[in-house]
Amino acid sequence: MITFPCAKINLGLNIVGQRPNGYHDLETVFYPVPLCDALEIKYMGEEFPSEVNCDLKVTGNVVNCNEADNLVIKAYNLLAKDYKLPRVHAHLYKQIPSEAGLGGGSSDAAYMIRLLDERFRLNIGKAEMERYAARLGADCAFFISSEPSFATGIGDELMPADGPKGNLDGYHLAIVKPNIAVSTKEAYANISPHKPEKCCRDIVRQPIETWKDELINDFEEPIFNRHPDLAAIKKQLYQLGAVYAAMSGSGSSLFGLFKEEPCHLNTAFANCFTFTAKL
Ligand SMILES: C[C@](O)(CO)[C@H](O)COP(=O)(O)OP(=O)(O)OC[C@H]1O[C@@H](n2ccc(N)nc2=O)[C@H](O)[C@@H]1O
Ligand SMILES: Nc1ncnc2c1ncn2[C@@H]1O[C@H](COP(=O)(O)OP(=O)(O)OP(=O)(O)O)[C@@H](O)[C@H]1O
Repeated sequence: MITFPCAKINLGLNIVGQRPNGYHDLETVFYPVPLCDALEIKYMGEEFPSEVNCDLKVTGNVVNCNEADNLVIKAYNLLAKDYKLPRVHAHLYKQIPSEAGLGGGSSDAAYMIRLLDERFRLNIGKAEMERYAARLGADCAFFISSEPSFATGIGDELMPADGPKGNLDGYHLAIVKPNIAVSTKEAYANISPHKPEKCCRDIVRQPIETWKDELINDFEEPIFNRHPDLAAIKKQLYQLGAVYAAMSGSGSSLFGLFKEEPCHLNTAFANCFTFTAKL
């Protein structure tokens, strides 16, 4: 059985507080985008000599961690504590860039939970799957439904976000990921939490033309100070005609929303990964 874990972008991201355990409370609108990995599981025969009950082959982009640390394996092992799961081979075809603020690893984890639930008829239920996912990463719960969502808490408390769906239909999305890695942990360490004047959930209900002046990603200022090239890419997206452009999550990818399909992205952003799609 195969599934296609998608990426996300953040439409606004405000860090509003910090918890005693160091994690941050945030407000953001998660929006799913059709840039996907592929994840497949197959039965591992009884005769197959394996020390583990789930092994993993990764193709496509390199994922810079051991098999055991891959979130796909962590998702299997988490469910295996509570459910009797058959032994499986997993195959991940990696397309979503890592350390990009696109939630690629988080999505793989959540889609593995969904895949195991469906394939082996575990009947876990959406709310419980979200709880399992949140134990693997703050972003993971969103990918159980992958519906536009307003998120609070550490990113794991989700409500449907009705605004952007209608607003963005028919717009063209461009994602640009330069060869700059930003660690999520470090990005959070450079933030002073504060409440925004206006909540991003309300701003995304307004016409998209107003987003440029009102919708903020709190990570941009500190990260742009350290990586001016990222600020330059955002500026260039506006020069190419974006109605709204921003960094996604803690970076390093930038995205732009366009009324018309943007041309010559590969030339404009040579040496960067680029992706475009009509929403
Ligand atoms: C930046 C975002 O992409 C915005 O959507 C997410 O908040 C990142 O979520 P994530 O990658 O799932 O994060 P995790 O893998 O759970 O945490 C990585 C590190 O980021 C920091 N972290 C993460 C989420 C959060 N709400 N507060 C934090 O302070 C912690 O130092 C943590 O050790
Ligand atoms: N399946 C996976 N795909 C990608 N990275 C994974 C995976 N499993 C574990 N990781 C580890 O997680 C790290 C972060 O990966 P991910 O792609 O989720 O980062 P991100 O773009 O910063 O996402 P986020 O928006 O959640 O912060 C990687 O550098 C890698 O070591």
